[in-house]
Amino acid sequence: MPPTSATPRNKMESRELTLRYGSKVAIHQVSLGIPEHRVTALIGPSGCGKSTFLRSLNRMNDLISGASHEGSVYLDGRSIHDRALDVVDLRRRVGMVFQKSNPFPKSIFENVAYGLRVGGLKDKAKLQARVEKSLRGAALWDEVKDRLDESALGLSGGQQQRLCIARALAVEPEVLLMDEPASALDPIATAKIEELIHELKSTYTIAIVTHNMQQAARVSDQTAFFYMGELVECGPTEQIFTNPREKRTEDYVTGKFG
Ligand SMILES: Nc1ncnc2c1ncn2[C@@H]1O[C@H](COP(=O)(O)OP(=O)(O)OP(=O)(O)O)[C@@H](O)[C@H]1O
Repeated sequence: MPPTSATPRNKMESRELTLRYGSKVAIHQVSLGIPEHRVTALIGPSGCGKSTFLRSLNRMNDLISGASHEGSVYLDGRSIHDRALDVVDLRRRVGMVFQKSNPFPKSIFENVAYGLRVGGLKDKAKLQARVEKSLRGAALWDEVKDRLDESALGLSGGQQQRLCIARALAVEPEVLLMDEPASALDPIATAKIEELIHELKSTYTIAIVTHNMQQAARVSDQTAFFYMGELVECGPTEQIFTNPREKRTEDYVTGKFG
């Protein structure tokens, strides 16, 4: 992995991206680069468009009726709205982890194997190897290796969230989008997720929505502050928290509103 000080290329980038739900503008002309092998935190008050922006990066908003966009999003320099692009493959390359862990009512093994089976992988040994690799990648293997056939619903909240991360990793994505992945977890489980995010960035590119200012400061390399659908400011996390350019950013990160 390159040293953190070197400027990496943008793995993803939005240019003047506007997204509407019906006639309501949710994000307006957002241009933002997501650097490779870095963690980008998206912060801002409720309703400012953070999740909408995140979902735009793998076209999850396409699934919401009435949603429409203008502007562009690029993955490795190629438009994700290109007609020739396969959306299923886009979502494999740009995976997502949600606020509420959502394991299937199946065994731990089958939760992780699910995407691989859907993708056509049948070989048992290969499936086992990929499931183990994914669970190790999500820092869950040691806790579940002796109970892979038990229901995923018997895991704790923090374990379920790491299982969902393992499920996302199983299909070998390049980018991981995380929408408040730790907001429902206790401080110990949250710390594990934060540690994991730190480890994952050497392999993946990560964008995370968080309401927790300390969490953004701890886990991210760059922070983007959204306000009322606009990207107010984006910069190195330390600068955004200690020396923001914009008054609105300063007011938000110092807790004056939000
Ligand atoms: N499916 C939807 N249909 C219509 N409007 C929506 C939909 N999802 C979000 N919105 C609206 O778009 C705007 C941006 O919402 P979004 O969820 O992206 O904000 P957010 O910053 O992630 O908020 P929060 O921090 O509360 O999750 C809000 O005004 C919201 O009400």
